[in-house]
Amino acid sequence: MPAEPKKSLVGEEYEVEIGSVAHGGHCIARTSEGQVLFVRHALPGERVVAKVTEGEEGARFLRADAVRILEASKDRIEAPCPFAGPGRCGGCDWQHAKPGAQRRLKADVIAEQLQRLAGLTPEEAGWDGTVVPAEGDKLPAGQVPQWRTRVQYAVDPSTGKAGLRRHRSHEVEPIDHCMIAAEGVSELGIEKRDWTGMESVEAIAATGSQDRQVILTPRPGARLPLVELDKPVSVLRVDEKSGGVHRVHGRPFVRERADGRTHRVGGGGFWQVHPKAADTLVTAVMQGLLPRKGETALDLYCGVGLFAGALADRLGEKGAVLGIESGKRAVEDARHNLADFPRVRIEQGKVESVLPRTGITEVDLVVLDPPRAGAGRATVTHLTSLGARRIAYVACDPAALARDLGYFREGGYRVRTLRAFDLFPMTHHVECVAILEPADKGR
Ligand SMILES: C[S@@+](CC[C@H](N)C(=O)[O-])C[C@H]1O[C@@H](n2cnc3c(N)ncnc32)[C@H](O)[C@@H]1O
Repeated sequence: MPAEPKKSLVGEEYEVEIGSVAHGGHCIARTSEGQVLFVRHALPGERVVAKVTEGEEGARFLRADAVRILEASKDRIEAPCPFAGPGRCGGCDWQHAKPGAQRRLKADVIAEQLQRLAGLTPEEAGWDGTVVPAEGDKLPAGQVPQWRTRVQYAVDPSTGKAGLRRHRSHEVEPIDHCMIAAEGVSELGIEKRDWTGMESVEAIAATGSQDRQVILTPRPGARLPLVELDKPVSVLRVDEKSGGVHRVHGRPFVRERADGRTHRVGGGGFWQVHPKAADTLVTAVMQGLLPRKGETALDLYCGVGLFAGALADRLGEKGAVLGIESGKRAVEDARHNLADFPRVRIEQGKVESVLPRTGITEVDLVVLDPPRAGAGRATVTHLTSLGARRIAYVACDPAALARDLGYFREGGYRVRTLRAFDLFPMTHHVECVAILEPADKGR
């Protein structure tokens, strides 16, 4: 007998007490029957009516939106963005929280992940328990930092208008302005144009140069539009078959300034989105590693060479840096960006396969800045065998970081300091920098 399909609970409403914050931009609550709800648009301590958006009877958990606030937290404000709220734009998770409260929520998530996945208290991680705003971002409640220098707009196929995706949906929320977009992005006027035939339009406003770029992803068979924006831009397009990014007109890259250097970033390659992020992270990494002249270093997941360049600069002409990066275009850019450092080498490929092949058995310093999935056990174990005196782990996901810190501990390393930065205001994302050293070394 085929199993009876479970009854969907989408649309059901439950009056619930909101518990603690959970990783991912929601809070935990329980129905009177004990079913776990992940509730968006709520804050810890509130009493709300939560309407189910995903899940069925007997599911391990349900997803829901707080649609009526019965008892509000003192941290609640009216969302400054007119497009935020249940069922609306999915870009920001904490529009309804005061800025200081947003950072405390992120700190609670980091603390919970460290405890659960690495068995570390904030004190044991050398962390003061705070999430620090980027320079200039400490604004009064209701004011929003315009920090997003890269915005991926989705195009509504029925109107050709660019908007933003709703939470966990392909539907497009039409907007006339994104409040967190950097001025250089807003000035392009993407929301005013007709993008018929496009799947998405990414707008990039570089930091420290006037370079502006749009990257178009056309729907199958669609012709590219003539791109006439309010400011000059270069235009790239994503090939629908190969996923490769090709130049349509203008420069195939943007120039980003950080750590006193200019970095070429081509073809939609990775660059930190907040304009202060690259400098903030380089400073935190260098303060943690304290590079000495003549040392050797690895920069893993090196992108276009941000940390490799910063290290090479500080290690001097007798020092040496090896960067490893999987993206072909990013490797070309890193080699170009670091051409003035003869003792920097960049290898293309996945860290997990390239690092063992290098034959390196010893290194003084390591920076690793992996994607959201983290580095994983095999890479961490390999790293702990190289005897580095310090390792800097730059992490955009506190869960992957905490898991990997556990692997580092198994390999004989301990966390010396941890710092957390709010480089994604209004969203649940947060960036951490952990500095590790051999466990047998005193603090
Ligand atoms: C978070 S970004 C960091 C880039 C650089 N450190 C920066 O700050 O600009 C992660 C980078 O790792 C690359 N990447 C992803 N998986 C990888 C892997 N398995 N091996 C090597 N590089 C990888 C991505 O292409 C991306 O450039």
